[in-house]
Amino acid sequence: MSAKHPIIAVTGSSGAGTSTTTKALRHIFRNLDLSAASIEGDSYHRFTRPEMEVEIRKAQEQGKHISYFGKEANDFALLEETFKSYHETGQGKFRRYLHTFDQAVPYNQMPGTFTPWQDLPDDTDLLYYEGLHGGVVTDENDVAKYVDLLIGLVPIVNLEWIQKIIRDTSDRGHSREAVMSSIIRSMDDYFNYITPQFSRTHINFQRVPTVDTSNPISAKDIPTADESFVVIRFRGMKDVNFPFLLRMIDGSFMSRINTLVVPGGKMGFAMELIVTPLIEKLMEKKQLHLTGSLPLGL
Ligand SMILES: Nc1ncnc2c1ncn2[C@@H]1O[C@H](COP(=O)(O)OP(=O)(O)O)[C@@H](O)[C@H]1O
Ligand SMILES: O=C(COP(=O)(O)O)[C@H](O)[C@H](O)COP(=O)(O)O
Repeated sequence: MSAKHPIIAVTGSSGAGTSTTTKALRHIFRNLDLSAASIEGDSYHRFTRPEMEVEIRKAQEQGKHISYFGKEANDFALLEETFKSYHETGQGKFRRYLHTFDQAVPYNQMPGTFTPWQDLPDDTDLLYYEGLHGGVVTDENDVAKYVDLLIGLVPIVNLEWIQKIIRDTSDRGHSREAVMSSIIRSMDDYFNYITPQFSRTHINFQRVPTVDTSNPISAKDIPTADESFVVIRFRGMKDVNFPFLLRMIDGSFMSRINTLVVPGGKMGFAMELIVTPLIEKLMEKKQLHLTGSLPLGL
């Protein structure tokens, strides 16, 4: 937890909506005039797409599973080292994993490959992570301990599978069968590495559809924001202004003392109302750490 170089992480399974959420968070950073260094969790994969296909076949021949969710396919030590480096110095390295032709062509590369490692920009206000493992903890590594604000993106699983299947088939060129076997192959790692994170998050945003998603494999489209509610769970946060949030967000209500429910169409607005003051507090702590005083007006 760094006052001097804060780290914000949005973590969620494949198809959960972390990339989509990043647009909302980047909007907040712009509104607060903050420069954010960004890293993507997929860039800590150990293998390119073709290499991973070989690893999957090798594992199957040995009666084992490998998935994009687990430690066999992700360098958690390097991810922890990156968080530690930024936490201590505000510096680090990043690269990108290119999922689509639109992402790959500007680098003159093929989808499923990595860009070269580069230095993060200098003098940034914070590090922003979006991906699968922003709060991962294993016997060997603890990424979560460096994160100042850990946000979970956790749609109910039928919705998450619908989002992944439709995105992976329409944007990434995968067959429906390939996505289904990827989901099945990932189940062990899903429970060992992905879901435990959501008990460590400060806030979880859980989109719950109000339309039928009983057979995700047959879904033809993704339930829209207005066909859902969002369950927002707060953990270990004392000064959440629930009366203010309930006044500001039409149709919102409390389902538990730490849980706000908002209409799906208000998810972006709710995120902005909730996360903006938390980021401002992180920046105040950073300012105090750097200068020993707060700017006028605070
Ligand atoms: N709140 C939402 N409402 C509707 N569709 C969403 C929402 N969040 C994500 N999606 C859709 O779900 C799919 C996966 O989202 P994405 O952000 O790519 O997930 P991730 O980056 O976590 O794998 C995309 O097609 C995206 O448009
Ligand atoms: O698990 C994920 C994470 O990505 P996301 O969170 O964006 O779903 C992807 O399946 C892998 O990165 C492989 O990607 P690809 O199938 O493009 O090789």
